[in-house]
Amino acid sequence: MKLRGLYAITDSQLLAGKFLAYVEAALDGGVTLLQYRDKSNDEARRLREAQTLRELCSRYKTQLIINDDAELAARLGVGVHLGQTDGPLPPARALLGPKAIIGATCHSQIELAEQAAREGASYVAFGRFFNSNTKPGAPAATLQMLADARKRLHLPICAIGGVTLENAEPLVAHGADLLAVVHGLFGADSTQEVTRRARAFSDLLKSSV
Ligand SMILES: Cc1ncc(COP(=O)(O)OP(=O)(O)O)c(N)n1
Ligand SMILES: Cc1nc(C(=O)O)sc1CCOP(=O)(O)O
Ligand SMILES: [Mg+2]
Repeated sequence: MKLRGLYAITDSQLLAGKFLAYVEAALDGGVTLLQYRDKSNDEARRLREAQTLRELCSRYKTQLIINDDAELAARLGVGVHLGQTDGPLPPARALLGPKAIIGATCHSQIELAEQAAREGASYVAFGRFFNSNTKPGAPAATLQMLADARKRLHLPICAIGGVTLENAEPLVAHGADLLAVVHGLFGADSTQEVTRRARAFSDLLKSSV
């Protein structure tokens, strides 16, 4: 499967009261990967919401990824995204099997991405490229680093951090396959606008293959 397109990431605070309506609106516009990102410790709610998202994703033929939690991903039979402090990749690969999508945060360090590739990552994520309201403290990455990574790596590259329709084009031009977006997608005022944005992000990646 080719990992290229919009990578929508949920945010439980931003989506409070409109979670499923906004996620479905995004899926309607076209989403390659949907990440369930909930930083709370409410395990029961996390399981319930992730199960609901799995049903929704299967209707739209979108792959669901769970942030941080390989055990929950294994329970649901979906993929996982692991940061540098979320546990090592090889046991997650062993747990989820060879076909599961596993992503790795690499900040702005190509060496971390090369290690993740050796350990069986399905894609690597670099960022943050722009100021992010969702994660203000994330270390910064540059377009030059992205271009260098594109030359050295042979697996899909995801760009994250403050990505919007206004600033996304250079990321694609410098080698991003996946655009991971929270606020630039779900910060919209209506479901119609979420769908429009999702379609526009997807078109951006289609037109520059
Ligand atoms: C696609 C994608 N890229 C990076 C991250 C960040 O992961 P991490 O560094 O573990 O930070 P948290 O998201 O867990 O706060 C991500 N989630 N998704
Ligand atoms: C979850 C996350 N990780 C980042 C990183 O740089 O690793 S930036 C980020 C937040 C992305 O949200 P928004 O699109 O609203 O900026
Ligand atoms: Mg994490």
